[in-house]
Formats: sequence, structure tokens, C-alpha cells
Amino acid sequence: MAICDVKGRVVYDSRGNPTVEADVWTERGRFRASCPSGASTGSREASELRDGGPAWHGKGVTKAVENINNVIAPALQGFDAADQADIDAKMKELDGTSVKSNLGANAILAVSMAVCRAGAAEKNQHVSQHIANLAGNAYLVLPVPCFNMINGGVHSGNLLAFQEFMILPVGAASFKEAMQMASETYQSLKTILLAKFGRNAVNVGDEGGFVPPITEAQEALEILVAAIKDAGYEGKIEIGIDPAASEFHIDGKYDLNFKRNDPTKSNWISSAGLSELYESVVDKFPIAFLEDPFGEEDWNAFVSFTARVNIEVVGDDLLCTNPEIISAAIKDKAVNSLLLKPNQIGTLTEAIEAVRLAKSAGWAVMASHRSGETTDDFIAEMSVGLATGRLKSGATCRGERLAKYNQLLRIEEELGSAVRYAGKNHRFLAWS
Ligand SMILES: O=C(O)[C@@H](CO)OP(=O)(O)O
Ligand SMILES: [Mg+2]
Repeated sequence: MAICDVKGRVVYDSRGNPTVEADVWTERGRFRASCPSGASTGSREASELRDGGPAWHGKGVTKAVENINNVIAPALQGFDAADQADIDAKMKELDGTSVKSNLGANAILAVSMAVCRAGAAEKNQHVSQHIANLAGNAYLVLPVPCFNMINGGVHSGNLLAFQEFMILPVGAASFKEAMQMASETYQSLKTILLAKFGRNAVNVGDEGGFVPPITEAQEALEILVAAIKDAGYEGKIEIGIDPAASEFHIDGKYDLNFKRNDPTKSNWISSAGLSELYESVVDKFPIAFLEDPFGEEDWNAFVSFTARVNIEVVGDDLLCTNPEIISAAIKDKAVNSLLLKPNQIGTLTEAIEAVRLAKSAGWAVMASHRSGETTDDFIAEMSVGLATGRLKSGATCRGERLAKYNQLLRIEEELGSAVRYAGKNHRFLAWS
């Protein structure tokens, strides 16, 4: 079904910043998608076009929207919406830069995702099934949800350096059960935090995790383990940590007190010291993965840590969902897992290529939201279609986070036996 129109507009994200939404029209109707936005971004991400200079929050996206309306829309008219790869290639060609800085990765990705929905409608398929077909993946898999329980880093107003402490209900028998386990654990964590720190501790961060007044990872983990136990899920829930260490990697070392903004109170630690800290917590707690344990420029620290520890090491800022960087990381064994964020690369086709590469190297994959989100649930569909095995989309509160989890509940119901919950096998899911 040919594309007859494409329209962009400015909408607002969960941090109250402008972002891009696109409508793609075919004879079947209107298909819509919107683009998220990160705060702890990797320096090699595709370019998010903001008005008046380099990307920064609060700045408008009117130029990116104009690019959809004036450049992308006329060029895509007549394309078959099911031809995702051709359409994505056309938008890359129109942009003409390696980082999509002319048209903006935010403009291109919003259209790319809306086209995918239009293509699914044309094929009379579920969006997740259409994505699986585009990738050549034979198995639809419901991801283990990675819920943000305790927020720190640049996503919160406390002094905790590490950005995200997540729980993974790997022992659930279904996605529905995983949601219930997480919801109950979130409430038991709330009870513990209220008793220990009082009311301010249950304010939430950008992704819905609680923001208690703690500074040490060890303390966050102790509290989380107690919450899991109180909810009755000991042994069924694992923990994931995203220190997002690029944010406190300063002049070659790490400042665990970076949020004080006071050089006299810095708490410096070397890469080696940070590795020891990680190894000590990995030994004590049921930790499934560490994401961005080092700054994106500390490549050698990634390589030696991944070789030494028997744990999943996920690359986010390090890889920026970029097939070229992923290839280099596979060669050097810098990590053993990919964080998949479509807006880091800018088209669905390239995101699929990133996952294909990661899976061919035997890596694990985790699909991810951004800290600034809309209620678009595309990444939920993508996670199922690409069998990523995990999806992190924040806490079990905040509508823009739940939009993804709730869509997975619907997919489980709609697709029935055509889809299975990843559960304990969440790491290594082959496409065929
Ligand atoms: O670091 C991350 O993994 C993400 C999402 O949790 O944060 P941001 O979108 O701010 O980059
Ligand atoms: Mg991250």
C-alpha cells in the first residue's frame, strides 16, 4: 500500500520537553509514532536535531518537524509501506551525513517507526510479527521486563551516583505473572523506604524508580533484596544495575560524589577500584547484569573487566546501537551484551542490524526506553519481534513507562501460544 502522506508535529515528552511525532498515511489509514530522548547520552549517538544548535533539553524540535514535512514527506510518497529497508535507506540518503545531523535522527526515527506500523497493517500482521519478518526471526518472545526500582545518577535528585537499580522477574511463568511480581515488589520497597527514611524517600525519578537519600550501591542493593524477600520472591527475581558511568567519568577517573557539584567533596575512584567495587557486589547479590560499568572512553577497562568476570556486561553509551562500534566491540570482546535503543541509531533497519550482529556473536540483547519518553509503545513490539529477551522501560508506575509493559500484556493475550515468555532463558535467544 503506497504512502500517500507523511506529517510531523511537535509533542511533549515525560520530562516536559518538545519531541517529534510523525503520522504516515496509506489507504489503510493513519499510522503514528513518536521519538524519545535521553539524558545520559552516548557521545556517538545519532544526532537529535534541536533548534538553535546542538541537542539540549528544552530546545525545540521545529526544524526536525519541518524536515519531515518539507523533505521526507514528498520523497516518501508512492513508496510501499512494507518496504522498510528501502524507506530507511531513502531517508539516510536524503540526510546524507553519517550521524543524521541534517534531517535529525529524531525526525527520521519517528517516520521509520510509523512506516513499520503502516507496513504491518498492509500485511495484516501484528506489528511484532511484521518486525520479526523484517529481521528474518522465526520466534516471537515476550521479554523479561527490567523494572527500575531505585533511581540515581542524572535521572534523580538524590546523591546516588549509579543511575538505575532494576529487578528482573526471571522466575515468572508468564509476562503477566512477571508484572504482578514487580508490582508487589515495588510496593514492598515503598513500605521499606517509608519506614527507613520517611516520605521524601518515595518520590520518584525520571523513570519511576524511587529516589531514597542513599549514596552507596551496597545500601541500595540491601534494600532491594529485602523488598524482594518481603514480597515473597527470593530466588525468582534477579537484579540489574546501570551505573551509567560515563556521567561520572571525569579526566580518566570516576567521581562517586559527582552530584554534589563541589570539587572539595569529590570521591575519586580509579577504573581498577570501580572494578573491585563491582566484583564485591556481584559476589554478594543476585546480579544479572551490569550496564555501562565504565565510561564510554574507558574501552580497555571494559575489555579487561569482561574477560575477568563471569557476568553479563551490557554496552549502552559504549555502543550507541551502532553496528560499526558493535563490530569493534565484538572483535575486542569489550562487552557481551547489547543495549538496543532505536533512537541512538535512527532507523528500524539499522536497529535490526545491530541486534543481528549482537546475536551472531552470541551476545545477549536488552531493548530499552529513554529517560525522556512518550506513551508510544513501539519498543514493546520491537522487543517481541526481535526476541531481545529483555526490555527495560522503567518502573511499574508512570504512564509513559507502563504504556510499554501494558502493551506486552496485550500481546501475550492476543498472540497466545504464538509467543513465549523468555523467563530464565532471557539471554541467548537465537532467531532461527
Ligand atoms: O542510560 C540509559 O540506559 C537510559 C535509559 O534508562 O537513560 P537515558 O535515556 O537518559 O540515556
Ligand atoms: Mg544506560
